[in-house]
Amino acid sequence: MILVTGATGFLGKRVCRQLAAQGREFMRTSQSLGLDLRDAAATLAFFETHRPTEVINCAAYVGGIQFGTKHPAELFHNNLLMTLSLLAAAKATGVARIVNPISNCAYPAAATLFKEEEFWDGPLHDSVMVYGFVRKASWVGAWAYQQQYGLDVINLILSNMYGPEDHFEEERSHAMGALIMKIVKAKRERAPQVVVWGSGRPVREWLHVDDGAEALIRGLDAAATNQPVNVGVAQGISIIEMAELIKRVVGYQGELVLDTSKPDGAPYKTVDGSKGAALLQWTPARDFEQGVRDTVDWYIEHGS
Ligand SMILES: NC(=O)C1=CN([C@@H]2O[C@H](COP(=O)(O)OP(=O)(O)OC[C@H]3O[C@@H](n4cnc5c(N)ncnc54)[C@H](OP(=O)(O)O)[C@@H]3O)[C@@H](O)[C@H]2O)C=CC1
Ligand SMILES: C[C@H]1O[C@H](OP(=O)(O)OP(=O)(O)OC[C@H]2O[C@@H](n3cnc4c(=O)[nH]c(N)nc43)[C@H](O)[C@@H]2O)[C@@H](O)[C@@H](O)C1=O
Repeated sequence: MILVTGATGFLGKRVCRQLAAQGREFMRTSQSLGLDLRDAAATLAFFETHRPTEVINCAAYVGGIQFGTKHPAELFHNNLLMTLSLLAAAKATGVARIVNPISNCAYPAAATLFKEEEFWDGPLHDSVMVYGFVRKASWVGAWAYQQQYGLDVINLILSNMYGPEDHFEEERSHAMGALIMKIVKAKRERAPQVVVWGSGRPVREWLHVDDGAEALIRGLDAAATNQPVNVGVAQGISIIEMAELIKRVVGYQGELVLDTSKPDGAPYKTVDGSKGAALLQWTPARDFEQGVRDTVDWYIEHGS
């Protein structure tokens, strides 16, 4: 039986939808569903009771750039505890595979096109030092459990994701969700301006959440590897170009104004996904502009 942790989150919900559509049996858990993964004893008891054979680990304490700045100690504490509990419970109950997503912010700040062999080649960007570190630590933990106990964990490094059921909030959201929310509201309220944080120059690669979910599900059956593997297509867009695209899709006539008092974060984040594409036999199925349209439509219907 597959267990999806973090099943109520953005990625977890879409993984569950795809598993259901494929007719695969799975269980869901999350903090609000009753299992706090920071609690090692509760996590072990859950695994002993339900005996999952595979885990897709979508649980995390995470948010966009401002969330990371406001909650660094909680990011450190909560995510490390979750990783420790999960690995220990999986080892104790003989889980056959864990699929573990790692955020692209685990890559060095100075890198532009992220390649697996450069994963350790420099310091993380200050804005994501804590979250990038705890995700890196989840790979180190997986490696340690693999070395000592033979635990099979596949670690997939995903680009920034977007899509239906994302978070569309000022503080918590990543840039795409936040800007869709702001621009849709500005159009509705006939506001003359929308504030875009930072210089607008940072480049991000955007992965549709359903393409990311598909990659994770493929990770259940892929050949084992104890090295982190990228998922992406090496195509980025600047934040201001992305905001202009959202503006066009929404049909907003006002002005985009940069607030340079807000942080830019890492200047460039795109990934060389060639290893992941080969390992998972995966290519993204969703066109970026269509994906943005679908996300805007979802937000207008459900989120606002
Ligand atoms: N979103 C993105 O752009 C990207 C995400 N990723 C990775 O994907 C993973 C999921 O991210 P995302 O879906 O965006 O995150 P969300 O914040 O949307 O979801 C987090 C999930 O984790 C659960 N959770 C949080 N704390 C605990 C806890 N103490 N015990 C049990 N469950 C807990 C939440 O449960 P509840 O709702 O019940 O509180 C929720 O289901 C993360 O590892 C992230 O780094 C990687 C690249 C990009
Ligand atoms: C995937 C990874 O992603 C995160 O890192 P990030 O990519 O830097 O985060 P972001 O999406 O929040 O911002 C991207 C860029 O966009 C700009 N920007 C403009 N206007 C808004 C805006 O309104 N909101 C936000 N959040 N950003 C904005 C913002 O100033 C920055 O230049 C990690 O926190 C980490 O949590 C993580 O997992």
